[in-house]
Amino acid sequence: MSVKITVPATSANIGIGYDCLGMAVTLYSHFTFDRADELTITGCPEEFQNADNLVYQSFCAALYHWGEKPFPVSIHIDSHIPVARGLGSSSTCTVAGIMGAAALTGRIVGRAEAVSIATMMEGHPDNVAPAIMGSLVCSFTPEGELPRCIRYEVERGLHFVTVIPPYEVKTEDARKVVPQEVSLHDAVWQMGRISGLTRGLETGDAELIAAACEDRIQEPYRRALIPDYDEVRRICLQGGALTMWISGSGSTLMAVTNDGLIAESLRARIAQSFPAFDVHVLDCDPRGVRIQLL
Ligand SMILES: Nc1ncnc2c1ncn2[C@@H]1O[C@H](COP(=O)(O)OP(=O)(O)O)[C@@H](O)[C@H]1O
Ligand SMILES: N[C@@H](CCOP(=O)(O)O)C(=O)O
Repeated sequence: MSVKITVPATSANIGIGYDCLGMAVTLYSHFTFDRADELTITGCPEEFQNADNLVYQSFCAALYHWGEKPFPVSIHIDSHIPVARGLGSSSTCTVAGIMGAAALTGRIVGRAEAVSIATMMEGHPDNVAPAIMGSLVCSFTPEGELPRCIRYEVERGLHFVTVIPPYEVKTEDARKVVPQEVSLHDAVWQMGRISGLTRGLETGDAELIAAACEDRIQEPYRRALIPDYDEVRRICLQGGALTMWISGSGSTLMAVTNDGLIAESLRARIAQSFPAFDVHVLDCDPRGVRIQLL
């Protein structure tokens, strides 16, 4: 029996919600698992075709977590999510490993358990929670407890113009430029806006989305890691986007509009100015991870 796990890309932070907000979008990676005589991994760059592969590591960690011994598998990866661009490729691997292990051993896993195992592996829940649950998720972890996830529906008329530069930004490097302390004034600034932005995305309130999405914690520092940030932002906002944020830790930039024609026009305009970039118009994925038996 083969098992196919499909995991959506995620845009963590949504600008204002550093390490706590994230949204699943309609770009996917597919992972097919089979029991095998020895470990084989295909479909990904050669550097990942070994036992250190994050999917396999997550597969083994999940089995250990359930008190089971790892066993050899073949894993085939068909990913449409670029690596180290801020679209949660590492989370797709983590989530796929857990769900592949569960499916091959006939285990039923609920969202809370999957998010909790995946958060232990990833360190923060903002990508893995929406990758598992779909939609927009705000998460936090009370001291010594499991992560709590609040899931919001996202207005179906919102479109996300996703601008993917040809260069990487490693999450590890992008975390180093974020200051460890914020002022009380900036903390208050963020709190009001995170509430405003989640409500804006839920209701499609364009004015609220535009007003609330202005981050002071990470974006002012990380924009310097993305040489084309200013120009892409200028094109998007002048072209009628409601706002634009750095997706995860970058380098992807994501602009929001409630007008499908503006989304398409922005995609074409950016593709013309930046021919080496990939540009997609994505929607919010409301479902999260899927499991198929083949
Ligand atoms: N197909 C894959 N197989 C194994 N590991 C992968 C794969 N895709 C991504 N990764 C892991 O995820 C890392 C990228 O994660 P990160 O820098 O957090 O960026 P992002 O998650 O935004 O793409 C890679 O360096 C690699 O370790
Ligand atoms: N909250 C994290 C999210 C990193 O997401 P990724 O998709 O870039 O791995 C951060 O901002 O560092």
